[in-house]
Amino acid sequence: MSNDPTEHAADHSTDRSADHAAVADDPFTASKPAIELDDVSVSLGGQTVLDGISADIGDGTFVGLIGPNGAGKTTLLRILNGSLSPNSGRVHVAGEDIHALSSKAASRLVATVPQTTAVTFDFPVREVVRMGRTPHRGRFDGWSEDDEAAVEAAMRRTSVAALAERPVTEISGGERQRVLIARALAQQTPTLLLDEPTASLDINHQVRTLELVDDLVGEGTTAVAAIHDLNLAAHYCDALILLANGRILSAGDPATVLSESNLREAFDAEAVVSRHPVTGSVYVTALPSSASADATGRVHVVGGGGTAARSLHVLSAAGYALSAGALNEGDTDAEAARRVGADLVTVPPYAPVDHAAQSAVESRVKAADVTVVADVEVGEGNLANLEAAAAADYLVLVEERPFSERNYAGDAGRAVYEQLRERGHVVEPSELLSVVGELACEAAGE
Ligand SMILES: Nc1ncnc2c1ncn2[C@@H]1O[C@H](COP(=O)(O)OP(=O)(O)OP(=O)(O)O)[C@@H](O)[C@H]1O
Repeated sequence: MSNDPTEHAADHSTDRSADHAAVADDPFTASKPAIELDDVSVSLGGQTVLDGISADIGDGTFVGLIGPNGAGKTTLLRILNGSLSPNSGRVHVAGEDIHALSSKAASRLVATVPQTTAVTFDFPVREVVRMGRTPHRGRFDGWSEDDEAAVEAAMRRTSVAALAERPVTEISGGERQRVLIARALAQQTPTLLLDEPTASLDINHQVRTLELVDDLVGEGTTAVAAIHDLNLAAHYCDALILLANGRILSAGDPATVLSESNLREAFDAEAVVSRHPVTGSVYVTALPSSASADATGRVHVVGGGGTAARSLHVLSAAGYALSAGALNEGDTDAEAARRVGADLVTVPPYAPVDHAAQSAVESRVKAADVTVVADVEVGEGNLANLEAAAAADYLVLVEERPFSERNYAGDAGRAVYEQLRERGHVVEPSELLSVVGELACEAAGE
């Protein structure tokens, strides 16, 4: 294949340090592919919209299609469900050339949850879900028990059973989205395509919807979803395909695809890629375009285990001179600190912060205008760091998880951390730059 996504992943990866455990097998080469795209090109209105797309998607995997507006995600989903024919290239789903099948036969292989939730007819919800059974029924067939069971099960799984008799025009956009997912489930296909399935859902239903897709994938369904939210995509998908200008820029596991250089190339955006401290998933933070690197002042950052990488990148992009530590050699945060040129205090791998390191940290804290403590584990190993941070005149604590859900190394750890909280400003990651900015001005006497 001319455009092997795994090759692309290798070409564009800059984030080789991340652990790749999220994907056990490479979904693009595992077992028999459920979907094979072979050099697919599409032109619409005289413009090339997809250009030489090749990918094999393994059976029972959840693949996220990501990319900027207009990259070709919806068009690729339309190619996959057979509703749009490519100008060149082939698409096989479950071994069948999807464009050689009747639309009914294609609909027994692929169900689609469309992006638009606009509906014009005021059918009751149950009738809309029943439409999912059309590909399985002859023109004059009555409703079988299987049909009814599939409809009821689909409504239950998407939590729309209580809406069954309501006209679909009189429910909310988010509820309608779930009804369209129910219709696709009632279709009972081996492949499920979703175009922005979480776009109009509240945060609870976003998570529940993606967990439902994840469950279906666990039961053997192959799912391909266009998803704008890169962090949801990274958390739920086994693999990602990054489209830009109708081509695959990168494909593979989320940590490989979501590299800072790929994001810059595809989205023309500066972003920081780190790990979410609670879920461990790859986490992308877009930097504001106003991060114009003109901030002045010195900031010391205490972190560990990847908790500080995002803060280090954001502060560096804003223009602050940085110091960091003490961190264990080889720690993700130590690597991030080096990448942004921070004055770094280190201790050997797995070693606790000793006396010498503690006084080195104390001098960095003293020299800094502001000290930032990331959402670290308050363990024996870094108590000395936190005690050194407690001497800061201007202190900021970045908290990404509730105080009560953190681990403390006994009463001593809790006492030190409580002292920091009393003295410092507790902020969410999104507030970091503005709070550090205010404190740095205060420290400079402006
Ligand atoms: N029927 C059409 N005629 C002409 N151009 C089209 C047509 N449909 C889509 N396009 C163009 O094809 C390109 C890809 O569109 P597509 O909807 O696939 O992008 P997308 O990645 O899904 O975007 P978004 O994230 O905004 O939903 C866009 O430039 C779009 O304007």
